[in-house]
Amino acid sequence: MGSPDLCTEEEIRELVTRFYARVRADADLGPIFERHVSDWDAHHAQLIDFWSSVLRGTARYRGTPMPKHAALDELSPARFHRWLALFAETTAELGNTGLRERATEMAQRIAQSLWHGHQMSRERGRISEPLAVRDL
Ligand code: HEM
Repeated sequence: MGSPDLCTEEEIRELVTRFYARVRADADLGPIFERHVSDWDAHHAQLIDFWSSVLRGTARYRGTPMPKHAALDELSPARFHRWLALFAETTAELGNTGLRERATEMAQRIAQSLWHGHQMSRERGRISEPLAVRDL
């Protein structure tokens, strides 16, 4: 469960702003987001609500990430690892250890679940490759 004591809304905003700056500048992930996101302000606001819900338990996020990611042709374990690496770089620089640990754990869990769902929605539900995050 998220807790308001873990971090502030300002830290969530900083996390999302810094992370998306990294993602958009990334040679591999950047073009994927540019192709699919047309309204960056709306996406940014949604991601702030998402991480505020996950980390602070505010329950503001009302979206459905699973079908959105299942619809993306470009996903792969390598790309999830890249996403998680950029996320880890970002949380490391915020200087809040509790936030970093909880955010890392939740991001890994959600990445595994999104990748699982992505594969289930394709290849007639055959799981071809699990996402290993232990060695990140
Ligand atoms: C390779 C990894 C990933 C890629 C390339 C990716 C890409 C994207 C793209 C293109 C969208 C916009 C989709 C749309 O609006 O149609 C999106 C939305 C989103 N992503 Fe990811 N994503 C990745 C991993 C993750 C992970 C690991 C998380 C969470 C820990 C996450 C959380 C979200 C959320 C919350 C949204 C907003 C969904 C909504 O409510 O509309 N993504 N992602």
